[in-house]
Amino acid sequence: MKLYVNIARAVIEALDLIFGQGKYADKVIEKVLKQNPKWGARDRRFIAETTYDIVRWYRLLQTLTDTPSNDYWSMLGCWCILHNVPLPDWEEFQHLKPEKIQQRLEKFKQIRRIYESVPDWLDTLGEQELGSRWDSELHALNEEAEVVLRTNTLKTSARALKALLLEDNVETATLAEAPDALVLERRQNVFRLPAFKQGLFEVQDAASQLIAPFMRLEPGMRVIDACAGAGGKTLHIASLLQNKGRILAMDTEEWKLDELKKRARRAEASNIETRVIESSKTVKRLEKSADRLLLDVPCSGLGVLKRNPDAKWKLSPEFVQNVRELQQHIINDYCEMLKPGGLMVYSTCSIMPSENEEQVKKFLATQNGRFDLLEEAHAWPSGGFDGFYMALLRRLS
Ligand SMILES: C[S@@+](CC[C@H](N)C(=O)[O-])C[C@H]1O[C@@H](n2cnc3c(N)ncnc32)[C@H](O)[C@@H]1O
Repeated sequence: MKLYVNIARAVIEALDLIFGQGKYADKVIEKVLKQNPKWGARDRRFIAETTYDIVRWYRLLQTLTDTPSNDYWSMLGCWCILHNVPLPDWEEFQHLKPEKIQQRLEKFKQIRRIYESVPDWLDTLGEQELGSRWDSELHALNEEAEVVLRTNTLKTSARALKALLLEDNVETATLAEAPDALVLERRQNVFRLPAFKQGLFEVQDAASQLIAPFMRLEPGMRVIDACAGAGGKTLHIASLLQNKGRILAMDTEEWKLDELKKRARRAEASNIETRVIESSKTVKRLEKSADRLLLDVPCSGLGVLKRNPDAKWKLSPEFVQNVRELQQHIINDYCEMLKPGGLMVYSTCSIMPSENEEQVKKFLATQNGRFDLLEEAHAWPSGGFDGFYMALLRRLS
């Protein structure tokens, strides 16, 4: 791969927007790629992948070049050296010495927070919460995420979808642990495919696809998805209910529920109603109304850094503490929507016990035996996909 100046400038512009202006990486890349419709698929892929990779390795690249934190040209040059991309003879790269960078790389191998490129507070938190497991999980969180599709079984089967995608030269593999999942063999834009427009699949990580089946759903049930967002898991629930029964998708953000409605129409999921949570009354009115309740609560997102590497630079210990308090509030108040005998799943895309099993323990301790824990499961980033936690609880009275 040869680095061209307009491609390099696009990467630098994206990095400046992400770090300098605090914008989200996925939105920035979308915007930068839109600016030049003439770029071919290879150039687009290079810009997107290189930007993400520099975001992922930001601290390491900055340390290796020993330059200010906004010297994105030096980081790009260093990235080229480490990836054997020939360094163009440009003024911006003149000060970079490949041997010196390699020597510094060796030196920093011993310092995990630099070599694995995380802020100090996050490395300390990970070690405190996960002990020796943090090493392997942190390493896995620096890998590039797989692209995984979830078959919409309201309209097709995984087998039929796999064959259809192949006709469009999209090769996929099946997964034993997630029967509706298809993993892309090669990263590509799947949103332009006719199968997507026809609602035959959604993009959803394999670990995230474990949550809805964990709810022990049966067609005909009354289900509440209380933190539904744009409906990734709501749509999976609809697919498992086979459009029989009712789903109430709730969130505090109306725009997310609007997006959910669009996706539901595309998927032909006809049994989803949405409701914005405006105050505690919205929840109170639904007391004892659900056979199944999903609490896919707001979290730090520390299980999905493969997908959102910029989050590690934007998160703070204060944010994580606030989100833990919100989780405890949600589980304590929202559990009342469940009928006695009903089942509730508490889930996060975090790998930190303080957002997961410790929250469930705290909740159970306040309930005087009204709930019991039936099962817990973890999906770890080192397993190849995102990090998730799920707990299945039963309301006894
Ligand atoms: C982890 S995300 C949900 C992702 C979604 N379930 C999916 O599968 O796509 C958590 C959601 O909780 C919502 N949220 C934040 N505070 C809330 C609250 N107090 N009650 C309900 N939802 C809340 C956020 O807007 C966000 O959409």
